Amino acid sequence: MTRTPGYLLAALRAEPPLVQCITNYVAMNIAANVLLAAGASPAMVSDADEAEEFARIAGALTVNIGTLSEPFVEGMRAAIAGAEAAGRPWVLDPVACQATAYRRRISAELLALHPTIIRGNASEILALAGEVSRGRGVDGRDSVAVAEDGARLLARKHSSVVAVTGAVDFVTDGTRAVRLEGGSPLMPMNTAMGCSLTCLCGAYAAVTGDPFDAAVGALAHFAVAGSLAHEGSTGPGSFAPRFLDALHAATPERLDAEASIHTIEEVRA
Ligand SMILES: Nc1ncnc2c1ncn2[C@@H]1O[C@H](COP(=O)(O)OP(=O)(O)OP(=O)(O)O)[C@@H](O)[C@H]1O
Ligand SMILES: Cc1ncsc1CCO
Ligand SMILES: [Mg+2]
Repeated sequence: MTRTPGYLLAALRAEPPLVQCITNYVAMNIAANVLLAAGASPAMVSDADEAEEFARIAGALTVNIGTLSEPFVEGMRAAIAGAEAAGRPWVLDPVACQATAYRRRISAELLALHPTIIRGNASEILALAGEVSRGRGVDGRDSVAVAEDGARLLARKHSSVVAVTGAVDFVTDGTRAVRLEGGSPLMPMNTAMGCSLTCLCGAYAAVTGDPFDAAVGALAHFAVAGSLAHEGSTGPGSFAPRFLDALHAATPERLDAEASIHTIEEVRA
């Protein structure tokens, strides 16, 4: 890591990045609140008539296939073209990419456009890597450990950073890799937490040229805030507002002191 999560959070708060989020209907409101609480500026702009133009002025773009339909796909293609033209990072969230032929086709198309970061649960990352996935719908049903080699493969093949989330998270760019601990078992009981994290990966990617550090920074912010919010929560309902407060309360110092990040390898043959 060249830049710590705390360093990146300070940069993000000093100049809140504008993040264009093409996300699903379930996540739109939740993810916008997550970005605002963390310190970024979200804009849910997806129509093909304006998505390319908007991507040129945004600091980063995030693309999520959760509630897929042709208008969304056309907006994604336009926005990715705009981000590429402007040299901006973009993040792919392959929600339930294993579930149907339509999702398999569109996720393959988007993958071939070389996302800067891919963030998904273990079942989605296994499916993208062409390995056996136990995933059915949007929830992960495989352990992150099983998806680590697939993540490395994907990262190398597409020159992307791959972030696999679950009880313990894993991030790799094909050579570097870390695991992150923290968070809360109440997180997967709140819908769109992963989708919101994908948007936060975009926010962190907008403030650094190193997408590996960006993904680790966003995941560390979620892990520290999730652990903090867990204290005093009585279930998924009380966890949700505590989590927003904790994202906001996390300081750069606290992030660097409390994030549990373990380097696995710097270089792997
Ligand atoms: N059992 C757990 N314990 C601690 N943290 C968890 C656990 N499961 C998930 N998380 C955290 O929840 C966040 C979302 O990850 P998750 O893998 O659930 O995303 P997802 O399946 O894509 O979610 P969604 O598609 O519903 O938005 C991550 O920060 C992850 O670390
Ligand atoms: C529940 C759900 N269905 C489609 S997208 C989504 C949000 C979590 O991925
Ligand atoms: Mg998801």
